[in-house]
Amino acid sequence: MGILIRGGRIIDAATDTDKIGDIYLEDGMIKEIGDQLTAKEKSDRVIDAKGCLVMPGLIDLHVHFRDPGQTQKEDIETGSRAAARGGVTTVVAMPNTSPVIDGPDRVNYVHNKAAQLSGIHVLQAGAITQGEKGQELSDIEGMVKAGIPALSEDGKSVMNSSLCKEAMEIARDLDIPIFAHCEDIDLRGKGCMNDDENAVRLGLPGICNAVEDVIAARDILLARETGARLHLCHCSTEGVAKMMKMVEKEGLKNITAEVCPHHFILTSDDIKEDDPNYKMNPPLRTQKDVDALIAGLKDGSFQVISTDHAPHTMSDKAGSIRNAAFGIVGIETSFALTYTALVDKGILTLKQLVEKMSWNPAQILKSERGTLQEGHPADVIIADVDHEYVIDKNEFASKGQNTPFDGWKVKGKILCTISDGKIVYQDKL
Ligand SMILES: NC(=O)N[C@@H](CC(=O)O)C(=O)O
Ligand SMILES: [Zn+2]
Ligand SMILES: [Zn+2]
Repeated sequence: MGILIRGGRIIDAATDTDKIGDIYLEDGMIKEIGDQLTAKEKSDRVIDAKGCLVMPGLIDLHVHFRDPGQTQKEDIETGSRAAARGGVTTVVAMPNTSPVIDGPDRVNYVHNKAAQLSGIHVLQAGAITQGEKGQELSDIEGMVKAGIPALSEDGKSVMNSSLCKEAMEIARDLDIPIFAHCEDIDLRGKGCMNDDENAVRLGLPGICNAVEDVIAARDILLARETGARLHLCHCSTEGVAKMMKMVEKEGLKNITAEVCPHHFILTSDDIKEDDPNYKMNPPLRTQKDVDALIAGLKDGSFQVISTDHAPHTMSDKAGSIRNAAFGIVGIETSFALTYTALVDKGILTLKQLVEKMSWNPAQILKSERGTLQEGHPADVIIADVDHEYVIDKNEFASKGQNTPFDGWKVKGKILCTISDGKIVYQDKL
């Protein structure tokens, strides 16, 4: 049985496509793309996509699914359902679980569980150091053999530059990218929001831009020296935007970077009161930073939009920003927020959105996905971008409801998500 998606506006970055057409999916693959295709079998499902966008499934390079150890916040099943609802068909799960994913057995645990419980592709990243303690390197080779797509110490930086360089050399030799969370932990100290007049207003300790910039600069220098593939996570500062421009100017193709919707949409001015739903790491910065991030997304010095989907329980997010957990959910709102803030406003084209949310992430993972081409896996989404709706955290499939975007009016509804040729999410169609 196949699926015929008829009459949608097909957007694909890899092939520079923006046209009305039909797509036929069979045996988990994209079989045919053309005009006026007909169903091949009586049992074929035919979806009328007239007036809708048809795009490759989104690839989110940065999520937290909290399994093992913190499944009260999220688990592989709920995280995957949330992903599918957000149009995401591939995720890279960060290893700051409990215990930390720092060896092949733990990588296998997640991949096996995902094979049973997830309709999408859950790729587990491996920690750089044992227990993310920053002391000794983990079994990187073993984890690469077990199929990790990337190494990351996310939640932290590897503060020891020598160890960090050693990891990059190994990563280079094994051809695995490093996804770097950039934060000088000593410089951050007790900081819990951006170091500016809003922190003063709320009486909270600040996190200055240099907390992120010094480690981003170090990691770029180390990647330049080692030739390792480096991908900077959740970039938030004007400084990093400038560094990525320099990286592009120098032609350092091994270095890429991502921005999350909250960092290109919100500033610390949006923190009207002491509300932990505005607390994340790195923090919401200033308009100057946001402008630089948006300019970098537009000119290509930031290649990827990811979410840093970081679900927490209500109690972890209760009380003051000072003591609450860092992080917000994002996987169910990233498409609509990005469409509304960047495409609808004419900053990015739809093709650029697909490039940053599907194709470029696929390149970083060296994956066949992220594109609509015959012979490629059938990861496809259908969206209605004229459909305006209000984000309601109570409708989330995620266990986490920690979002500052609850009640926001957005455009861009995911109507159907197909992963390996199977429908894994369906709104009304
Ligand atoms: N981003 C966050 O604020 N929190 C993340 C960790 C991280 O991505 O650094 C988490 O695990 O909750
Ligand atoms: Zn991080
Ligand atoms: Zn993260």
